[in-house]
Amino acid sequence: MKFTDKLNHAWQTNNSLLMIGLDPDVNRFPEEVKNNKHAIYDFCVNIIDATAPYACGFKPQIAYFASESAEDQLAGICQYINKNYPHLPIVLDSKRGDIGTTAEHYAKEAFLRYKADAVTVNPYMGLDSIEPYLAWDDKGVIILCRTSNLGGSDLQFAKLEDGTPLYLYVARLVAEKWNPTGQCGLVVGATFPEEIAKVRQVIGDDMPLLIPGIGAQGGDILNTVLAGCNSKTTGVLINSSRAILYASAGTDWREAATKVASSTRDAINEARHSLSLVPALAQT
Ligand SMILES: O=C(O)c1cc(=O)[nH]c(=O)n1[C@@H]1O[C@H](COP(=O)(O)O)[C@@H](O)[C@H]1O
Repeated sequence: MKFTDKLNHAWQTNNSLLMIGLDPDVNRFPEEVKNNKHAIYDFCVNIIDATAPYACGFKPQIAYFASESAEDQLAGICQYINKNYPHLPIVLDSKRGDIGTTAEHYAKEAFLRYKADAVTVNPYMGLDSIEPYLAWDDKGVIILCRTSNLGGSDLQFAKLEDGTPLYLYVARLVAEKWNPTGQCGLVVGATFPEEIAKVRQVIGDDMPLLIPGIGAQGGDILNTVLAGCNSKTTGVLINSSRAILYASAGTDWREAATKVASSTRDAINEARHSLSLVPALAQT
């Protein structure tokens, strides 16, 4: 199934635009799993079960697994999601970017080894570094555009000769030239809502936006939804990782994760509701 079809289905089925980020930091695990042989796997599958009803997908960040030599646990987690929640897409967050021959292997890593539905990539090396991912024409390729961190401005706000900031140039390039499969998306940070709105304006209705930066990074949910959603009040995967994963370090960690995921999903939906009222208000 194509990534965008699976995503559309997930948005509808769970009535959710919330993506759960899997950034398993062993030092922050609750006591009861910390010393397990497969602690990362155990922690993540519990979080997945606790949050799946409120999610539109899962986004494992590969560095958390690689730094602990836990790639096999990541493969197991992806298998677990695909088996138990086949309607929820997996976005492998690896932010790769390299020459084509190497990128072919990064694409195989994401789509064959981990069986992800989409992957995050860095556009800095240009189209031929992205093409190996596009060759997997059902898979999502989500390209960094205006990232959530402050330092993202160092390059992404640099202006081209005609005054266009680099991040908007990237958005236009992806929308107009780099998306032959129709499966591309862009990463924009919830910490920069004005820029999210400009990106949405440039790319139109169809392209999904992965938006990290609510929760631990303090991005505002209402502003994010108003800026990023399309005319169907969908079009975004709003990611939250730490605020959900580490909602409690006590024995109630699963329930706490459920509670934060559910209330975040609801807050996003409340904001969507206010967005859907805008055209109605405009007509009166
Ligand atoms: O691509 C991402 O997911 C990403 C892009 C970005 O601009 N900012 C950003 O924080 N992220 C990821 O989002 C996760 C952090 O989410 P929080 O813990 O909710 O802040 C990490 O996995 C980051 O790598």
